[in-house]
Amino acid sequence: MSESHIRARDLNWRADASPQAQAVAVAGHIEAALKQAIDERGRASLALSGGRGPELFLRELEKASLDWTRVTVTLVDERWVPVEHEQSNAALILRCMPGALQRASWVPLYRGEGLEVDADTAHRVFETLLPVDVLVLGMGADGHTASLFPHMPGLAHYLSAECEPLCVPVPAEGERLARLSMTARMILTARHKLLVITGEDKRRTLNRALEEADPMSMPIEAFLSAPMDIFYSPEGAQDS
Ligand SMILES: O=C1O[C@H](COP(=O)(O)O)[C@@H](O)[C@H](O)[C@H]1O
Repeated sequence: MSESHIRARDLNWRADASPQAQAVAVAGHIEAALKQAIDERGRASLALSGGRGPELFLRELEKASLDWTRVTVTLVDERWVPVEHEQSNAALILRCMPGALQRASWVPLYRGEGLEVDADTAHRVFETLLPVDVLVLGMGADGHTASLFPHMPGLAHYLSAECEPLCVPVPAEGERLARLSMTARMILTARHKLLVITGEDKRRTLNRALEEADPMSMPIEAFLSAPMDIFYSPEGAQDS
């Protein structure tokens, strides 16, 4: 890992030998931050990413001894598909944390009202959650995070602090489904930001993002600033 870059940006880096150890550490970190928010403000909010990465730590988080009735759970991004679809991020969260979500206030992003309408609805809900207490990012091998993809139309605006919408529609492209994504104004203001990555490939991607410092080609770079805790395990969860 590019330690000088990590230090220069004041990022907290934690490496765990196995995906299971990483999952326990991530869930523990989220649990502590949510408890702190409940103690301080009576309520807590949690925004989760989807994809292949989160499954193990979500299953650990499900076991947390938290008052979930005081927690609002939502998504950093979503594929614009109903929950029955195999690529739905909501489906992953509901499958891995059924008990917690029965008690928590669950805010899905997909509502089936149209891509733009659903983005606008999510924007209005996000306004009530700003700043979110705990926000967990993942990262694709191409350096995308949330559903902010390299060089996609509108990216520079979505990454800027001046972008008014907190959630934007991302039209389908090629094989990629249409999506909904948080923008930088929502992501960067989170009280606790986590990035969870597994596998050597993703470590190399992160290194490149830190070294090249070009958020248009690697959007994750826009979010690599303190406060951020990065959890890394060299063995990919999907390979275990
Ligand atoms: O498409 C997505 O990709 C990223 C990374 O996912 P992974 O499968 O490579 O772990 C994820 O953070 C995002 O929420 C998801 O919609």
